[in-house]
Amino acid sequence: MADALTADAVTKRYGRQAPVLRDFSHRFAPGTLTVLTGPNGSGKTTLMRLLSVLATPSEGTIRYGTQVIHDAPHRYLRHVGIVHAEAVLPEQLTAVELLQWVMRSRGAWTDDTGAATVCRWLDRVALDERREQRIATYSSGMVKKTQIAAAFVAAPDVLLMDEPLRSLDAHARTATLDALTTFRDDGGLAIVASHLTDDLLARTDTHLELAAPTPSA
Ligand SMILES: Nc1ncnc2c1ncn2[C@@H]1O[C@H](COP(=O)(O)OP(=O)(O)OP(=O)(O)O)[C@@H](O)[C@H]1O
Repeated sequence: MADALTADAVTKRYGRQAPVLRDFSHRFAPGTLTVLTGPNGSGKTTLMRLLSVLATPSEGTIRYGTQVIHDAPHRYLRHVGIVHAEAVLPEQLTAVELLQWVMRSRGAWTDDTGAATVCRWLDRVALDERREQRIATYSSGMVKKTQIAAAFVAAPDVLLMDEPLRSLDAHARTATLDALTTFRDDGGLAIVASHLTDDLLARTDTHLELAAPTPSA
């Protein structure tokens, strides 16, 4: 069961520019799927990067349970599966090798069940025979499938996904939404930045819409 993620008065500014995110507070509860929307430039990716500890708040804190995530990122990230908006996958590996590495690095690998777990997640997103080829040869949809399977494979408590449905075919899209629903129903905490579509809305507990950027904001 996940802990809550709590953003408290978070502001993020780049350089001397007006803040991208200003005084943002929200409690993301375990067992919920939150969808983050907003117009281009409203700060969705910025917020996902803050929640992923890829960026640091200019002001305010984000806690996982009682722990400030930026104080002990390694402890927090053990609980988290992430799909970045832009893929940053090691292209010399195959999808199978990448998922094996994720499981080993997270201490989730066992010789009895590890290979079957990797296989199950790649089956689930329908990455078929290409799973044994190098990621460098994949299409954008195949890369996205690999990212999604890698986010789920080590049984995280928290899922952070920035535009996970972009480039997916209909089958993989439904499979991803089904997996997210099951994850949420099992007590996981999921946050998805995405344009809102009917199939996603049907599974969403909380819809957070960030405001359009304004010249003064
Ligand atoms: N590293 C950076 N340095 C300076 N400005 C940045 C940086 N990253 C983001 N920004 C600015 O922050 C604002 C919010 O960007 P962000 O990518 O978070 O928005 P978004 O809601 O995800 O947009 P989109 O829907 O277009 O993906 C934009 O004005 C962007 O130019």
